[in-house]
Amino acid sequence: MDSESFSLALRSPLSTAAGSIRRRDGFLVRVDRDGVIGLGESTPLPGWTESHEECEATLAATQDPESMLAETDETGRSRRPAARHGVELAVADAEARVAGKSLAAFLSDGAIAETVPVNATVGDGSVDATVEATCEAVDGGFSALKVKVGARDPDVDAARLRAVREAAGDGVELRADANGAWDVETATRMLDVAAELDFSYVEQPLDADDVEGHAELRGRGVGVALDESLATVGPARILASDAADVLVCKPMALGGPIRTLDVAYQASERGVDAVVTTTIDAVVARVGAVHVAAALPERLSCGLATGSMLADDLALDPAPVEGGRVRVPAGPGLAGDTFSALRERS
Ligand SMILES: O=C(O)CCC(=O)c1ccccc1C(=O)O
Ligand SMILES: [Mg+2]
Repeated sequence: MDSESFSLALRSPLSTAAGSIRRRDGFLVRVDRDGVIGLGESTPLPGWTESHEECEATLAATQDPESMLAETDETGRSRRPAARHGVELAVADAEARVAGKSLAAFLSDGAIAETVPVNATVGDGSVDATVEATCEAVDGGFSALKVKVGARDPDVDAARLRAVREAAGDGVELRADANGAWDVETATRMLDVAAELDFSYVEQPLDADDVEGHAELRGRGVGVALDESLATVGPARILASDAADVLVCKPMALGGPIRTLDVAYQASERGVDAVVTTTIDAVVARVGAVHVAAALPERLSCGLATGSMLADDLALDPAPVEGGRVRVPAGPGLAGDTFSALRERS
């Protein structure tokens, strides 16, 4: 196994209530299965994963991929999810290639989607900038849109949400993501606004640790989706507390594609939906996430339209977004031969 660092700037920063994301620094991971090279990616994002330093040290200390994948903490989750993601994805890619199957087909025993619907992501911005981004997304063929909220005064955010609904029209599915910015009173008020505007869910209205608070916010006519809480407290407590209508499943934060599918199945058993999204990953992890989404039994629009946020990437995207959907690469593995240059050790 080996890993190689990369550093990618965003085209323009993604503004959220939890700060701006300006660049994504991570590691390309390679494993060798009897001469078949599998590719993975570890792109840590504090708040969802371990730090860059911890990720780097974990990868450097990993001699044997299998034993690193077997290490878990007391809750059955990884304390180094980004490092684990890179290794789990690389092993799965290699095994899928050996089996001659796409990663999605390798991960699933059910039917595989040929395309996956994705949501456009609209960052924090003025009302005008928000409307402009909304129109651009709708013109581009997106039928689902996620708006970042929580960075501004709630009244301004309410105006932004109204303007988005007006600009998008009735046929577009809308979501909002507060990244944990609100207290219970503000969240209650904003959920009522979102419900009135027929948003399907509000993501992470309260702090990640406030599982009970989220449980109490449900049932107001708009869904509660949990993202940071899933990374921080884990799926078991969220599902046991009936704290969410939707789990926002980021393979990078959950420790790998197989872990993510497992979380989605657990959710499904309890009647909770799963949406697969990235942490604005580079192309290897992003395509991995596309395969995870394609392997899910039921599919909502996923947060996978994040490649265009990067100014640069590790390779050409074999699964570009077209008209609000992503075509799932046929394989074998992540994307057939498209990543062959990345498989060679530099
Ligand atoms: O879900 C999406 O539309 C894109 C991904 C996204 O919003 C995101 C990207 C990086 C870090 C955090 C988040 C988030 O969902 O909060
Ligand atoms: Mg989120």
